[in-house]
Amino acid sequence: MTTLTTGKQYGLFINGKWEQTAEMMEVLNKYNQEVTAHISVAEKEHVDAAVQGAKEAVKAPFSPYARYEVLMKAAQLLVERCEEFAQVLALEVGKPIRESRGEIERAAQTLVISAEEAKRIHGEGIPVEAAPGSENRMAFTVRVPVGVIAAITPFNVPVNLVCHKIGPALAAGNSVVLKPAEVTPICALMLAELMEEAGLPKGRLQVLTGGGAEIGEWLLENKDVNMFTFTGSPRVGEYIRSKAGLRKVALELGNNSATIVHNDANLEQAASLIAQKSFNNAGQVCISVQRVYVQEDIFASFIALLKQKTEKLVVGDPSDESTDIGPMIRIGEAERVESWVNEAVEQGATIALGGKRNGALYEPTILTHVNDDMKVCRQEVFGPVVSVATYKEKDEVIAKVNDSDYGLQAGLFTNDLQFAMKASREIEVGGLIVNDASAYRVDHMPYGGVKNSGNGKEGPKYAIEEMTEERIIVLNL
Ligand SMILES: NC(=O)C1=CN([C@@H]2O[C@H](COP(=O)(O)OP(=O)(O)OC[C@H]3O[C@@H](n4cnc5c(N)ncnc54)[C@H](O)[C@@H]3O)[C@@H](O)[C@H]2O)C=CC1
Ligand SMILES: O=C(O)[C@H](O)CS(=O)(=O)O
Repeated sequence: MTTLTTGKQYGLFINGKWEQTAEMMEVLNKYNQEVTAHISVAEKEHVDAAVQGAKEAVKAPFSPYARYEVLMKAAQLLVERCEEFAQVLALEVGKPIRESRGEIERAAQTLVISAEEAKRIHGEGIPVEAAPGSENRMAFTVRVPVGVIAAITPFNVPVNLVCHKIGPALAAGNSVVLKPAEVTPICALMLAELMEEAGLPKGRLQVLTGGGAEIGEWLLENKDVNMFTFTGSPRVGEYIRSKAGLRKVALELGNNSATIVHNDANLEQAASLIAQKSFNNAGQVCISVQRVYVQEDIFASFIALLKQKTEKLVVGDPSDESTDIGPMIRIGEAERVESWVNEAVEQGATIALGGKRNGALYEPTILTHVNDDMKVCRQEVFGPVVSVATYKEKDEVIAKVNDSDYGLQAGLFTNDLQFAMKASREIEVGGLIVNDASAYRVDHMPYGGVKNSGNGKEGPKYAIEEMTEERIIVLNL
Protein backbone atom coordinates (compact mmCIF):
# COMPACT_ATOMS: atom_id res chain seq x y z
CA MET A 1 0.00 0.00 0.00
CA THR A 2 1.29 3.41 -0.97
CA THR A 3 1.67 6.06 1.68
CA LEU A 4 1.95 9.72 0.87
CA THR A 5 5.53 10.73 1.24
CA THR A 6 6.88 13.97 -0.08
CA GLY A 7 7.94 13.71 -3.70
CA LYS A 8 5.85 10.67 -4.55
CA GLN A 9 4.59 10.48 -8.14
CA TYR A 10 1.23 8.87 -8.84
CA GLY A 11 0.04 7.30 -12.07
CA LEU A 12 -3.39 6.87 -13.62
CA PHE A 13 -5.18 3.60 -12.81
CA ILE A 14 -6.31 2.13 -16.12
CA ASN A 15 -7.35 -1.49 -16.65
CA GLY A 16 -5.67 -2.58 -13.44
CA LYS A 17 -2.32 -0.99 -14.29
CA TRP A 18 -0.62 2.15 -13.03
CA GLU A 19 0.43 4.44 -15.84
CA GLN A 20 2.50 7.55 -15.32
CA THR A 21 2.17 10.37 -17.84
CA ALA A 22 4.80 12.79 -19.09
CA GLU A 23 2.91 15.78 -17.76
CA MET A 24 2.49 15.86 -14.00
CA MET A 25 0.52 18.14 -11.67
CA GLU A 26 1.48 19.22 -8.14
CA VAL A 27 -0.52 18.34 -5.05
CA LEU A 28 -0.01 20.78 -2.19
CA ASN A 29 0.04 20.34 1.56
CA LYS A 30 -2.83 22.73 2.27
CA TYR A 31 -1.43 23.92 5.59
CA ASN A 32 2.10 24.93 4.57
CA GLN A 33 1.49 25.17 0.78
CA GLU A 34 4.51 22.93 0.06
CA VAL A 35 4.43 20.47 -2.84
CA THR A 36 3.80 17.08 -1.32
CA ALA A 37 3.28 14.81 -4.34
CA HIS A 38 2.71 14.80 -8.09
CA ILE A 39 -0.15 13.23 -10.03
CA SER A 40 -0.38 12.22 -13.66
CA VAL A 41 -2.36 14.34 -16.09
CA ALA A 42 -4.66 12.24 -18.28
CA GLU A 43 -4.94 12.96 -22.03
CA LYS A 44 -7.86 12.06 -24.29
CA GLU A 45 -6.27 8.70 -25.19
CA HIS A 46 -6.19 7.73 -21.47
CA VAL A 47 -9.83 8.72 -21.01
CA ASP A 48 -10.88 6.64 -24.01
CA ALA A 49 -8.79 3.66 -22.87
CA ALA A 50 -10.32 3.84 -19.40
CA VAL A 51 -13.87 4.00 -20.77
CA GLN A 52 -13.18 1.15 -23.22
CA GLY A 53 -11.71 -0.98 -20.42
CA ALA A 54 -14.68 -0.20 -18.19
CA LYS A 55 -17.06 -1.20 -21.00
CA GLU A 56 -15.27 -4.52 -21.50
CA ALA A 57 -15.14 -5.22 -17.76
CA VAL A 58 -18.87 -4.78 -17.31
CA LYS A 59 -19.48 -7.73 -19.67
CA ALA A 60 -17.58 -10.16 -17.41
CA PRO A 61 -19.59 -12.03 -14.77
CA PHE A 62 -19.46 -10.45 -11.32
CA SER A 63 -22.21 -11.88 -9.14
CA PRO A 64 -23.97 -9.90 -6.42
CA TYR A 65 -22.33 -12.09 -3.79
CA ALA A 66 -18.88 -11.53 -5.30
CA ARG A 67 -19.56 -7.75 -5.26
CA TYR A 68 -20.63 -8.05 -1.62
CA GLU A 69 -17.40 -9.87 -0.74
CA VAL A 70 -15.13 -7.36 -2.52
CA LEU A 71 -16.85 -4.34 -0.94
CA MET A 72 -16.80 -5.90 2.54
CA LYS A 73 -13.11 -6.70 2.14
CA ALA A 74 -12.42 -3.15 0.97
CA ALA A 75 -14.26 -1.78 4.02
CA GLN A 76 -12.19 -4.00 6.30
CA LEU A 77 -8.93 -2.84 4.67
CA LEU A 78 -10.03 0.77 5.00
CA VAL A 79 -10.67 0.33 8.72
CA GLU A 80 -7.24 -1.27 9.12
CA ARG A 81 -5.63 1.66 7.29
CA CYS A 82 -7.74 4.37 8.86
CA GLU A 83 -4.75 6.22 10.30
CA GLU A 84 -2.80 6.16 7.04
CA PHE A 85 -5.75 7.54 5.06
CA ALA A 86 -6.55 10.11 7.75
CA GLN A 87 -3.00 11.46 7.71
CA VAL A 88 -3.23 11.90 3.93
CA LEU A 89 -6.59 13.67 4.27
CA ALA A 90 -5.09 16.05 6.84
CA LEU A 91 -2.36 16.85 4.35
CA GLU A 92 -4.15 17.06 1.01
CA VAL A 93 -7.44 18.57 2.25
CA GLY A 94 -6.16 20.35 5.36
CA LYS A 95 -8.93 18.59 7.31
CA PRO A 96 -8.20 18.34 11.06
CA ILE A 97 -6.89 14.89 11.92
CA ARG A 98 -9.73 13.94 14.30
CA GLU A 99 -12.29 14.90 11.65
CA SER A 100 -10.26 13.04 9.01
CA ARG A 101 -10.46 9.83 11.05
CA GLY A 102 -14.23 10.36 11.25
CA GLU A 103 -14.44 10.61 7.47
CA ILE A 104 -12.55 7.32 7.01
CA GLU A 105 -14.77 5.54 9.52
CA ARG A 106 -17.84 6.81 7.67
CA ALA A 107 -16.37 5.82 4.29
CA ALA A 108 -15.86 2.25 5.54
CA GLN A 109 -19.53 2.25 6.60
CA THR A 110 -20.55 3.48 3.15
CA LEU A 111 -18.74 0.50 1.62
CA VAL A 112 -20.36 -1.92 4.09
CA ILE A 113 -23.83 -0.51 3.34
CA SER A 114 -23.12 -0.75 -0.41
CA ALA A 115 -22.00 -4.38 0.04
CA GLU A 116 -25.20 -5.20 1.88
CA GLU A 117 -27.31 -3.50 -0.76
CA ALA A 118 -25.61 -5.59 -3.48
CA LYS A 119 -27.57 -8.56 -2.10
CA ARG A 120 -30.91 -6.73 -1.98
CA ILE A 121 -31.29 -5.42 -5.53
CA HIS A 122 -34.62 -6.71 -6.71
CA GLY A 123 -37.52 -6.08 -9.03
CA GLU A 124 -41.21 -6.81 -8.48
CA GLY A 125 -44.02 -8.90 -9.86
CA ILE A 126 -46.26 -7.00 -12.27
CA PRO A 127 -49.84 -8.36 -12.62
CA VAL A 128 -50.04 -8.10 -16.42
CA GLU A 129 -52.57 -10.94 -16.36
CA ALA A 130 -55.05 -8.39 -14.98
CA ALA A 131 -55.26 -6.75 -18.43
CA PRO A 132 -57.96 -8.10 -20.81
CA GLY A 133 -56.35 -10.46 -23.32
CA SER A 134 -53.26 -11.06 -21.12
CA GLU A 135 -54.76 -13.81 -18.97
CA ASN A 136 -52.04 -16.29 -19.93
CA ARG A 137 -49.15 -13.95 -19.19
CA MET A 138 -46.95 -13.26 -16.19
CA ALA A 139 -44.38 -10.52 -15.69
CA PHE A 140 -41.70 -9.33 -13.33
CA THR A 141 -39.05 -6.64 -13.36
CA VAL A 142 -35.31 -6.94 -12.78
CA ARG A 143 -32.84 -4.13 -12.15
CA VAL A 144 -29.87 -4.21 -14.52
CA PRO A 145 -26.67 -2.15 -14.33
CA VAL A 146 -26.57 1.00 -16.49
CA GLY A 147 -23.05 0.03 -17.66
CA VAL A 148 -20.20 2.54 -17.53
CA ILE A 149 -20.59 5.30 -14.95
CA ALA A 150 -18.38 8.39 -14.91
CA ALA A 151 -18.03 9.60 -11.31
CA ILE A 152 -16.72 13.13 -10.78
CA THR A 153 -16.05 14.17 -7.19
CA PRO A 154 -15.20 17.34 -5.19
CA PHE A 155 -12.29 18.20 -2.92
CA ASN A 156 -13.98 18.50 0.46
CA VAL A 157 -14.82 14.91 1.43
CA PRO A 158 -12.58 13.02 -1.01
CA VAL A 159 -12.83 9.55 0.54
CA ASN A 160 -16.43 9.26 1.68
CA LEU A 161 -17.92 11.05 -1.33
CA VAL A 162 -15.87 8.80 -3.64
CA CYS A 163 -17.16 5.77 -1.71
CA HIS A 164 -20.72 7.10 -2.14
CA LYS A 165 -20.20 6.78 -5.88
CA ILE A 166 -18.02 3.72 -6.37
CA GLY A 167 -19.70 1.68 -3.58
CA PRO A 168 -23.25 1.70 -5.03
CA ALA A 169 -22.04 1.68 -8.65
CA LEU A 170 -19.99 -1.48 -8.13
CA ALA A 171 -22.66 -3.04 -5.90
CA ALA A 172 -25.13 -2.63 -8.77
CA GLY A 173 -22.78 -4.36 -11.23
CA ASN A 174 -21.48 -1.33 -13.12
CA SER A 175 -17.95 -0.23 -14.01
CA VAL A 176 -16.75 3.17 -12.84
CA VAL A 177 -14.43 5.74 -14.37
CA LEU A 178 -13.56 8.00 -11.44
CA LYS A 179 -12.26 11.56 -11.80
CA PRO A 180 -11.39 12.87 -8.33
CA ALA A 181 -10.82 16.57 -7.61
CA GLU A 182 -7.37 17.60 -8.83
CA VAL A 183 -6.49 19.29 -5.54
CA THR A 184 -7.26 16.20 -3.42
CA PRO A 185 -6.64 13.13 -5.63
CA ILE A 186 -4.29 11.01 -3.50
CA CYS A 187 -6.89 9.31 -1.31
CA ALA A 188 -8.84 8.25 -4.41
CA LEU A 189 -5.71 6.65 -5.85
CA MET A 190 -5.12 4.89 -2.52
CA LEU A 191 -8.71 3.66 -2.64
CA ALA A 192 -8.06 2.17 -6.08
CA GLU A 193 -5.10 0.25 -4.65
CA LEU A 194 -7.26 -0.94 -1.82
CA MET A 195 -10.06 -2.08 -4.16
CA GLU A 196 -7.54 -4.01 -6.22
CA GLU A 197 -6.24 -5.70 -3.08
CA ALA A 198 -9.82 -6.49 -2.06
CA GLY A 199 -10.16 -8.48 -5.29
CA LEU A 200 -12.09 -6.10 -7.54
CA PRO A 201 -11.91 -7.50 -11.10
CA LYS A 202 -9.63 -5.58 -13.45
CA GLY A 203 -11.28 -2.72 -15.31
CA ARG A 204 -14.26 -2.34 -12.96
CA LEU A 205 -12.66 0.78 -11.47
CA GLN A 206 -10.56 3.22 -13.48
CA VAL A 207 -9.10 6.40 -11.96
CA LEU A 208 -8.14 9.38 -14.09
CA THR A 209 -6.40 12.39 -12.60
CA GLY A 210 -5.65 15.79 -14.09
CA GLY A 211 -7.61 18.79 -15.26
CA GLY A 212 -11.31 18.64 -14.46
CA ALA A 213 -12.51 20.63 -17.47
CA GLU A 214 -10.46 18.59 -19.99
CA ILE A 215 -11.20 15.14 -18.58
CA GLY A 216 -14.83 16.14 -18.06
CA GLU A 217 -15.10 17.17 -21.71
CA TRP A 218 -13.54 13.93 -23.00
CA LEU A 219 -15.86 11.86 -20.79
CA LEU A 220 -18.86 13.82 -22.06
CA GLU A 221 -17.75 13.28 -25.66
CA ASN A 222 -17.40 9.51 -25.17
CA LYS A 223 -20.73 7.87 -25.99
CA ASP A 224 -19.77 4.66 -24.16
CA VAL A 225 -20.28 6.47 -20.85
CA ASN A 226 -23.85 5.62 -19.88
CA MET A 227 -24.28 7.79 -16.79
CA PHE A 228 -22.66 10.74 -15.02
CA THR A 229 -22.73 11.02 -11.26
CA PHE A 230 -21.33 14.36 -10.14
CA THR A 231 -20.80 16.09 -6.82
CA GLY A 232 -19.49 19.63 -6.95
CA SER A 233 -20.40 23.17 -7.88
CA PRO A 234 -23.71 24.10 -9.54
CA ARG A 235 -21.78 25.70 -12.41
CA VAL A 236 -20.08 22.44 -13.43
CA GLY A 237 -23.16 20.35 -12.62
CA GLU A 238 -25.29 22.42 -14.96
CA TYR A 239 -22.66 22.13 -17.67
CA ILE A 240 -22.54 18.34 -17.38
CA ARG A 241 -26.33 18.14 -17.57
CA SER A 242 -26.38 20.36 -20.66
CA LYS A 243 -23.81 18.17 -22.47
CA ALA A 244 -24.86 14.69 -21.34
CA GLY A 245 -27.76 14.51 -23.78
CA LEU A 246 -30.23 11.73 -23.01
CA ARG A 247 -27.84 9.91 -20.67
CA LYS A 248 -28.57 9.61 -16.96
CA VAL A 249 -27.16 12.37 -14.76
CA ALA A 250 -27.21 12.53 -10.94
CA LEU A 251 -26.13 15.84 -9.40
CA GLU A 252 -25.21 16.70 -5.80
CA LEU A 253 -24.54 20.43 -5.82
CA GLY A 254 -24.23 23.37 -3.46
CA ASN A 255 -26.35 24.87 -0.73
CA ASN A 256 -26.56 27.85 1.64
CA SER A 257 -28.04 25.81 4.45
CA ALA A 258 -30.38 27.43 6.93
CA THR A 259 -31.08 26.42 10.51
CA ILE A 260 -33.96 27.88 12.57
CA VAL A 261 -33.77 28.32 16.35
CA HIS A 262 -37.29 28.80 17.75
CA ASN A 263 -37.84 30.35 21.16
CA ASP A 264 -38.94 27.06 22.77
CA ALA A 265 -35.76 25.22 21.74
CA ASN A 266 -33.04 23.94 24.02
CA LEU A 267 -30.66 26.88 23.42
CA GLU A 268 -27.62 25.21 24.91
CA GLN A 269 -28.04 22.23 22.57
CA ALA A 270 -28.75 24.46 19.56
CA ALA A 271 -25.72 26.68 20.15
CA SER A 272 -23.39 23.68 20.67
CA LEU A 273 -24.51 21.91 17.53
CA ILE A 274 -24.49 25.07 15.41
CA ALA A 275 -21.00 26.03 16.63
CA GLN A 276 -19.74 22.62 15.61
CA LYS A 277 -21.64 22.25 12.35
CA SER A 278 -20.94 25.69 10.93
CA PHE A 279 -17.20 25.24 11.05
CA ASN A 280 -16.40 21.56 10.42
CA ASN A 281 -13.84 21.24 7.62
CA ALA A 282 -13.55 25.06 7.72
CA GLY A 283 -17.18 25.29 6.57
CA GLN A 284 -16.40 23.44 3.33
CA VAL A 285 -19.32 21.05 3.71
CA CYS A 286 -22.34 21.61 1.54
CA ILE A 287 -24.80 21.14 4.43
CA SER A 288 -22.67 23.33 6.70
CA VAL A 289 -24.81 25.83 8.63
CA GLN A 290 -24.58 29.15 6.80
CA ARG A 291 -27.79 31.03 7.69
CA VAL A 292 -29.20 30.90 11.22
CA TYR A 293 -32.64 32.39 11.90
CA VAL A 294 -33.29 32.95 15.61
CA GLN A 295 -36.62 34.07 17.02
CA GLU A 296 -36.04 37.67 18.09
CA ASP A 297 -36.74 37.34 21.84
CA ILE A 298 -33.91 34.79 22.30
CA PHE A 299 -31.41 36.45 19.94
CA ALA A 300 -29.15 37.99 22.62
CA SER A 301 -28.88 34.84 24.72
CA PHE A 302 -28.36 32.65 21.65
CA ILE A 303 -25.55 34.85 20.27
CA ALA A 304 -23.81 34.88 23.67
CA LEU A 305 -23.86 31.08 23.80
CA LEU A 306 -22.81 30.68 20.16
CA LYS A 307 -19.85 33.02 20.66
CA GLN A 308 -18.83 31.30 23.87
CA LYS A 309 -18.76 27.88 22.15
CA THR A 310 -17.14 29.08 18.93
CA GLU A 311 -14.35 30.91 20.80
CA LYS A 312 -13.18 27.55 22.12
CA LEU A 313 -12.48 26.18 18.62
CA VAL A 314 -8.76 25.83 17.91
CA VAL A 315 -7.57 27.06 14.49
CA GLY A 316 -4.28 25.75 13.16
CA ASP A 317 -2.25 22.79 11.88
CA PRO A 318 -4.64 20.01 10.79
CA SER A 319 -2.23 17.29 11.86
CA ASP A 320 -2.30 18.59 15.44
CA GLU A 321 -4.71 16.56 17.62
CA SER A 322 -6.08 19.71 19.25
CA THR A 323 -7.01 21.49 16.01
CA ASP A 324 -10.70 22.01 15.19
CA ILE A 325 -10.36 24.22 12.12
CA GLY A 326 -7.65 23.86 9.50
CA PRO A 327 -6.89 25.82 6.34
CA MET A 328 -9.30 26.32 3.47
CA ILE A 329 -8.51 24.46 0.27
CA ARG A 330 -6.67 27.42 -1.33
CA ILE A 331 -5.39 30.77 -0.11
CA GLY A 332 -7.53 32.29 -2.88
CA GLU A 333 -10.65 30.70 -1.37
CA ALA A 334 -9.84 32.19 2.05
CA GLU A 335 -9.35 35.56 0.34
CA ARG A 336 -12.75 35.21 -1.35
CA VAL A 337 -14.41 34.49 1.99
CA GLU A 338 -12.60 37.45 3.55
CA SER A 339 -13.82 39.74 0.76
CA TRP A 340 -17.45 38.54 1.15
CA VAL A 341 -17.31 39.22 4.91
CA ASN A 342 -15.77 42.67 4.33
CA GLU A 343 -18.44 43.46 1.77
CA ALA A 344 -21.18 42.39 4.21
CA VAL A 345 -19.67 44.70 6.85
CA GLU A 346 -19.67 47.59 4.36
CA GLN A 347 -23.36 46.81 3.76
CA GLY A 348 -24.17 46.98 7.48
CA ALA A 349 -23.29 43.58 8.99
CA THR A 350 -21.49 43.29 12.33
CA ILE A 351 -18.69 40.83 13.02
CA ALA A 352 -19.65 39.27 16.35
CA LEU A 353 -16.60 36.98 16.28
CA GLY A 354 -13.66 36.21 13.97
CA GLY A 355 -13.29 37.92 10.60
CA LYS A 356 -9.52 37.54 10.32
CA ARG A 357 -7.42 35.63 7.79
CA ASN A 358 -3.90 34.26 7.96
CA GLY A 359 -2.95 32.72 4.60
CA ALA A 360 -5.44 29.92 3.95
CA LEU A 361 -6.66 29.95 7.57
CA TYR A 362 -9.84 31.90 8.14
CA GLU A 363 -11.12 32.30 11.69
CA PRO A 364 -14.57 30.93 12.52
CA THR A 365 -16.72 33.97 11.97
CA ILE A 366 -20.16 34.94 13.25
CA LEU A 367 -21.99 37.80 11.52
CA THR A 368 -25.09 39.59 12.80
CA HIS A 369 -27.23 42.44 11.40
CA VAL A 370 -27.14 40.71 8.03
CA ASN A 371 -29.77 40.87 5.31
CA ASP A 372 -30.78 38.12 2.94
CA ASP A 373 -29.29 39.81 -0.12
CA MET A 374 -25.72 39.94 1.13
CA LYS A 375 -23.44 37.41 -0.61
CA VAL A 376 -22.80 35.69 2.74
CA CYS A 377 -26.52 34.84 2.88
CA ARG A 378 -27.62 34.66 -0.75
CA GLN A 379 -24.72 32.67 -2.25
CA GLU A 380 -22.86 29.60 -1.01
CA VAL A 381 -20.01 30.71 1.29
CA PHE A 382 -18.35 27.26 1.55
CA GLY A 383 -16.17 28.65 4.32
CA PRO A 384 -16.22 29.12 8.11
CA VAL A 385 -18.78 31.92 8.25
CA VAL A 386 -22.23 31.82 9.81
CA SER A 387 -24.76 34.67 9.56
CA VAL A 388 -27.38 35.07 12.27
CA ALA A 389 -30.62 36.95 11.63
CA THR A 390 -33.91 37.24 13.53
CA TYR A 391 -37.56 36.50 12.82
CA LYS A 392 -40.89 36.97 14.55
CA GLU A 393 -43.36 34.52 13.01
CA LYS A 394 -43.22 30.91 11.79
CA ASP A 395 -44.53 31.72 8.31
CA GLU A 396 -42.00 34.52 7.99
CA VAL A 397 -39.02 32.26 8.80
CA ILE A 398 -40.20 29.48 6.51
CA ALA A 399 -40.40 32.05 3.69
CA LYS A 400 -36.86 33.25 4.54
CA VAL A 401 -35.46 29.71 4.45
CA ASN A 402 -37.18 29.11 1.12
CA ASP A 403 -35.93 32.39 -0.34
CA SER A 404 -32.87 30.62 -1.75
CA ASP A 405 -31.81 29.15 -5.05
CA TYR A 406 -30.76 26.04 -3.12
CA GLY A 407 -32.56 23.28 -1.24
CA LEU A 408 -30.33 20.53 0.12
CA GLN A 409 -31.00 20.30 3.86
CA ALA A 410 -32.21 22.61 6.64
CA GLY A 411 -32.29 22.38 10.44
CA LEU A 412 -34.99 23.38 12.93
CA PHE A 413 -34.63 23.54 16.70
CA THR A 414 -38.05 23.53 18.36
CA ASN A 415 -40.13 21.55 20.83
CA ASP A 416 -43.33 22.55 19.06
CA LEU A 417 -44.50 19.47 17.18
CA GLN A 418 -46.98 21.51 15.14
CA PHE A 419 -44.17 23.79 13.94
CA ALA A 420 -41.93 20.82 13.15
CA MET A 421 -44.67 19.23 11.05
CA LYS A 422 -45.57 22.51 9.32
CA ALA A 423 -41.88 23.03 8.47
CA SER A 424 -41.60 19.43 7.20
CA ARG A 425 -44.37 20.16 4.74
CA GLU A 426 -43.39 23.68 3.70
CA ILE A 427 -39.59 23.97 3.71
CA GLU A 428 -38.27 23.25 0.21
CA VAL A 429 -35.33 20.91 0.83
CA GLY A 430 -34.23 17.32 0.31
CA GLY A 431 -34.03 16.84 4.10
CA LEU A 432 -35.24 18.67 7.23
CA ILE A 433 -33.40 17.89 10.46
CA VAL A 434 -35.47 18.61 13.58
CA ASN A 435 -33.58 19.43 16.78
CA ASP A 436 -30.23 19.38 15.02
CA ALA A 437 -28.49 21.64 12.55
CA SER A 438 -28.70 21.22 8.76
CA ALA A 439 -25.38 19.33 8.70
CA TYR A 440 -26.63 15.93 9.82
CA ARG A 441 -25.90 12.98 7.59
CA VAL A 442 -25.53 9.26 8.14
CA ASP A 443 -24.55 7.25 5.14
CA HIS A 444 -27.57 5.02 4.54
CA MET A 445 -30.11 7.84 4.52
CA PRO A 446 -31.37 9.37 1.25
CA TYR A 447 -29.30 12.48 0.61
CA GLY A 448 -29.78 14.98 -2.17
CA GLY A 449 -31.36 18.31 -2.90
CA VAL A 450 -33.98 20.20 -4.85
CA LYS A 451 -33.70 23.45 -6.84
CA ASN A 452 -30.04 24.32 -7.61
CA SER A 453 -28.82 21.76 -5.06
CA GLY A 454 -29.22 19.07 -7.69
CA ASN A 455 -31.26 15.98 -8.32
CA GLY A 456 -31.06 12.28 -7.64
CA LYS A 457 -30.35 10.80 -4.23
CA GLU A 458 -27.25 9.32 -2.67
CA GLY A 459 -27.11 6.78 0.12
CA PRO A 460 -26.28 3.36 -1.37
CA LYS A 461 -29.86 2.02 -1.61
CA TYR A 462 -31.04 5.20 -3.38
CA ALA A 463 -27.94 5.61 -5.54
CA ILE A 464 -28.40 2.01 -6.73
CA GLU A 465 -31.86 2.95 -7.98
CA GLU A 466 -30.24 5.74 -10.00
CA MET A 467 -27.45 3.45 -11.20
CA THR A 468 -29.67 0.63 -12.49
CA GLU A 469 -32.38 0.38 -15.11
CA GLU A 470 -35.68 -1.34 -14.50
CA ARG A 471 -36.36 -4.01 -17.12
CA ILE A 472 -39.67 -5.86 -17.45
CA ILE A 473 -39.78 -9.51 -18.45
CA VAL A 474 -43.12 -10.74 -19.79
CA LEU A 475 -43.81 -14.47 -20.12
CA ASN A 476 -46.43 -15.62 -22.65
CA LEU A 477 -47.36 -19.00 -21.15
N1 LIG B 1 -24.33 18.22 -2.56
C1 LIG B 1 -23.23 17.64 -2.13
O1 LIG B 1 -23.27 16.50 -1.67
C2 LIG B 1 -21.91 18.34 -2.19
C3 LIG B 1 -21.71 19.47 -2.97
N2 LIG B 1 -20.48 20.07 -3.01
C4 LIG B 1 -20.31 21.29 -3.77
O2 LIG B 1 -19.07 21.27 -4.46
C5 LIG B 1 -18.50 22.56 -4.55
C6 LIG B 1 -17.07 22.55 -4.08
O3 LIG B 1 -16.36 21.52 -4.64
P1 LIG B 1 -15.33 21.75 -5.85
O4 LIG B 1 -14.46 20.54 -5.88
O5 LIG B 1 -14.70 23.09 -5.73
O6 LIG B 1 -16.34 21.79 -7.07
P2 LIG B 1 -16.03 21.84 -8.66
O7 LIG B 1 -17.35 21.83 -9.31
O8 LIG B 1 -15.08 22.90 -8.98
O9 LIG B 1 -15.26 20.47 -8.94
C7 LIG B 1 -15.89 19.23 -8.71
C8 LIG B 1 -15.28 18.21 -9.65
O10 LIG B 1 -15.62 18.57 -11.00
C9 LIG B 1 -14.45 18.57 -11.81
N3 LIG B 1 -14.66 19.50 -12.92
C10 LIG B 1 -14.29 20.79 -12.99
N4 LIG B 1 -14.68 21.30 -14.19
C11 LIG B 1 -15.31 20.32 -14.86
C12 LIG B 1 -15.95 20.23 -16.12
N5 LIG B 1 -16.02 21.26 -16.96
N6 LIG B 1 -16.50 19.05 -16.48
C13 LIG B 1 -16.48 18.00 -15.66
N7 LIG B 1 -15.86 18.01 -14.44
C14 LIG B 1 -15.30 19.16 -14.04
C15 LIG B 1 -13.36 18.93 -10.83
O11 LIG B 1 -12.11 18.56 -11.34
C16 LIG B 1 -13.77 18.14 -9.62
O12 LIG B 1 -13.37 16.80 -9.74
C17 LIG B 1 -19.39 23.43 -3.70
O13 LIG B 1 -20.28 24.14 -4.53
C18 LIG B 1 -20.16 22.44 -2.87
O14 LIG B 1 -21.38 22.85 -2.40
C19 LIG B 1 -19.43 19.57 -2.33
C20 LIG B 1 -19.59 18.45 -1.56
C21 LIG B 1 -20.83 17.76 -1.42
O1 LIG C 1 -22.21 17.54 1.23
C1 LIG C 1 -21.12 17.39 1.75
O2 LIG C 1 -20.24 18.23 1.82
C2 LIG C 1 -20.99 16.07 2.38
O3 LIG C 1 -21.80 15.17 1.72
C3 LIG C 1 -21.44 16.16 3.78
S1 LIG C 1 -20.94 14.77 4.62
O4 LIG C 1 -21.27 13.58 3.84
O5 LIG C 1 -19.49 14.85 4.79
O6 LIG C 1 -21.63 14.76 5.90
